[in-house]
Amino acid sequence: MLTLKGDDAMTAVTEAKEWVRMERLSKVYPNGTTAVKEVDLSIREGEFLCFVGPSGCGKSTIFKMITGLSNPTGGKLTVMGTTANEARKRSDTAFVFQDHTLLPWSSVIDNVMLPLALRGVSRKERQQEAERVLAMVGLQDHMRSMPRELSGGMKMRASIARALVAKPKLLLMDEPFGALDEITRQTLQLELLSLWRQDPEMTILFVTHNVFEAVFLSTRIAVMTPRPGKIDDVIDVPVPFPRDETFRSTPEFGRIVHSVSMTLKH
Ligand SMILES: Nc1ncnc2c1ncn2[C@@H]1O[C@H](COP(=O)(O)OP(=O)(O)OP(=O)(O)O)[C@@H](O)[C@H]1O
Repeated sequence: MLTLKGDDAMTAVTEAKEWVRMERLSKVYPNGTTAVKEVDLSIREGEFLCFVGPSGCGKSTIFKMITGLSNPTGGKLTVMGTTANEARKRSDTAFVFQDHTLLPWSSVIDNVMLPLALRGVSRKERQQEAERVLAMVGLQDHMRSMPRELSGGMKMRASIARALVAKPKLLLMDEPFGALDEITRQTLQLELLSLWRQDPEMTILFVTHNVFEAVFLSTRIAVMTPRPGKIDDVIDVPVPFPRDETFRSTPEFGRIVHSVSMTLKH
């Protein structure tokens, strides 16, 4: 299996399958706002691609189109070789928002089982799968807790578990760690990289305003311009995985942060 996630990361890049293809993709909302204008981007299997850009540049709109929650008004979008709607119906895509969106009246495990219940999976299988992903995110001792009993970081772990339970190939995360304190955020970054590396096929698209976070996590960074949203540049982060805390203090990290920041400013 080819992977972008090992030490030979960059040699494999050109051979991986194309998971998302945007060709002159555009979105004009009914009120006339052009949120996304003629974006061209190809995203490959196993990538960790971050979108950075100023507020209102269309990052969430691109995510909504990839998950089939909003239709493009121009151009072409292919997700897993089919339409965005079809990919969502096949459970190929899953979404994690900044707000954890857990149901407050359901326990952690019931929240995590919900996507499988909606698909008619048997109670026994739902339980097994939910226990599996809750263990992956370190919440095995909190399965019966209610969301209000969890810290912010634990709620986000539960949200990630709920997204992973249907084994999506493409995980979209819209500022998932934006509301967390810096230490929790850095811990979850490491945990997310570890989850991503466990599944060679899994591709993560991640929106953040934080350039340091983007550089730490990504294989590539798409830098967007202010409205109407376009991709200004796509910057490689050619640093092999696994990455650990020491990466944040290397000259290479500083060089890439500088390059992304300069692209954002010009
Ligand atoms: N449903 C809508 N109807 C009309 N305009 C919209 C709608 N949703 C978003 N917009 C506008 O489209 C533009 C892009 O919005 P979007 O939420 O995609 O940006 P963003 O980059 O994700 O912003 P942020 O970083 O602040 O979350 C903004 O100008 C926004 O006001």
